[in-house]
Amino acid sequence: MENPSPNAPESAPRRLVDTYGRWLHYLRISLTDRCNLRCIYCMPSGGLPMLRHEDILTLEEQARMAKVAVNLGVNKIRLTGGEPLLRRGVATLLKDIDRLTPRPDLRITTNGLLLERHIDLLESCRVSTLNISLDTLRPEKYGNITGVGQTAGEKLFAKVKRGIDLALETGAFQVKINVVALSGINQDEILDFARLTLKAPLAVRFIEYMPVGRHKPFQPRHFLSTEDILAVLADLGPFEELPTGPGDGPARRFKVPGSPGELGVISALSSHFCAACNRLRLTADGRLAPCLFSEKTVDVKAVLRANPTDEDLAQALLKATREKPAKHHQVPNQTIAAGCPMSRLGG
Ligand SMILES: Nc1nc2c(ncn2[C@@H]2O[C@H](COP(=O)(O)OP(=O)(O)OP(=O)(O)O)[C@@H](O)[C@H]2O)c(=O)[nH]1
Ligand SMILES: C[S@@+](CC[C@H](N)C(=O)[O-])C[C@H]1O[C@@H](n2cnc3c(N)ncnc32)[C@H](O)[C@@H]1O
Ligand code: SF4
Ligand code: SF4
Repeated sequence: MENPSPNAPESAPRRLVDTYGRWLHYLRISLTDRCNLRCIYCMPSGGLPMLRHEDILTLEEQARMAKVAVNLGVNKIRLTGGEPLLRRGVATLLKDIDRLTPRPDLRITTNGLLLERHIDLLESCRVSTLNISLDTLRPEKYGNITGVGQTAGEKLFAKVKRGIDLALETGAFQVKINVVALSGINQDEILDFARLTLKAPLAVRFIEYMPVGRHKPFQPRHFLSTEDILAVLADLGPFEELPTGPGDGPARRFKVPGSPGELGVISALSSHFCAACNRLRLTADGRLAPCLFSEKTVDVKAVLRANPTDEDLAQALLKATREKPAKHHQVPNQTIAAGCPMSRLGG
C-alpha cells in the first residue's frame, strides 16, 4: 500500500509504509526505564542511571501517541519497559488504549513479578497476550541471572511462577515465555523449558542474545544461535514447523504433535527477519526508534511538549517510518553493542 501524497483528500487512509514497502502496524511502547530486576544481558549489576522523572513521557503523552498511531493504521500495541507493570498509573494507560477505536490488539511484555497484583486489570482491559520473560526454571539460579542474589532470587522466582500459573488459570490470555538462550548459563535448560509445552497451553520462545545498548558490553561467548538451539531441541523428538501469518511476531514456531503448547525461536541476529519487520518503538524518554539497533531516533517528546496537533505527531511517526533501515547490520561475534539500552527501548 502506498502512502498518499500530502495533497491527498483528508478522508484517504494514511498508513505507515516505509521506503522498502513494509507496512508498520505494530507499535511497542516502553512505559518506563525502571525495573525491579538487573538481568545480566540487559543491565549492569548496579543498574543504569535512571532517566529523570520529567524526561519520561507521561501516561497521557503515551496514550496520545497510541491514539495517533492507531489513526495511522497501527493495529497492535505492546507495552514493555523496563518493567511496564512498575509504572505508576499503568491502569489509566491500559484503559485508554482499550477504549481506542479501532481497538488495537493490546499485548504486554513483563518479567512477571507483578502479575499477581495486576492480572485482573490486564484481563479487564482485554490484553490478549502476556509475554513473560524467564531464563531459568531453577529457583537457585534465578537470582544470579536477574542480579538480585540467590536468597531474594528464590522468593522472586516463586512469584513469577505463581504469576504464570495464574495467567494460565484465567484462560484469558495467550501466554508466551521468553527465554534469552545463553551458552554456559541456561543452555542446559533448553529441553526442560521445551517440555513445558508438552503439559501446558503456552508458547516457549528461545531468543538469540543481542548486542543492544552501549552500557553493556556484548559477551559473544554467551551467544547461542537458532541453529544451536534447534540442535538441542532435536532431543525432544519429532516436532513440526507451524505456519506464520503476516501479522505474527518474529518467532519461527514449532509444535510437538499432540502437545498443548508450542515452541518458538527468535533468530534476531543470525538469520534476521528484517524483511518482514512491521514495527516502530517509542522509548521511555519519548524517542521513536525506527529499528531496535537505531542510533538515529525521532525526538517526539519535544513535539509532544510544544502544544502539538495530532497531525504534528503523525508527522513524527511518518518521519521515523521513512528512516527505518532495510535491515540491521549487527553480527554475533562483535563485542560492541549498538543503540539505546534495552530497558529504555523495550526489547
Ligand atoms: N532484532 C529484533 N528482535 C526483536 C524484534 N522484536 C522483538 N525482538 C526480540 O524478540 C523478543 C521477543 O519479543 P516480544 O516482546 O516477546 O514480542 P514479539 O515477539 O513481537 O511478540 P509476539 O507478537 O507476541 O510474537 C524481544 O525481546 C527481542 O529480543 C525486532 O523487531 N528485531
Ligand atoms: C527489555 S525487556 C522489558 C520487559 C520486561 N522487563 C521483561 O523483561 O519482559 C523485553 C525483552 O527484552 C529481552 N532482552 C533484554 N536484553 C536483551 C538482549 N541483550 N538480547 C536479547 N533479548 C534481550 C528480555 O529478555 C525481554 O524478553
Ligand atoms: S530484561 Fe526486563 S526484567 Fe530484565 S533487567 Fe531488562 S527490563 Fe528488567
Ligand atoms: S532489527 Fe530493526 S529492521 Fe530488523 S526486525 Fe528488528 S527492528 Fe526490524
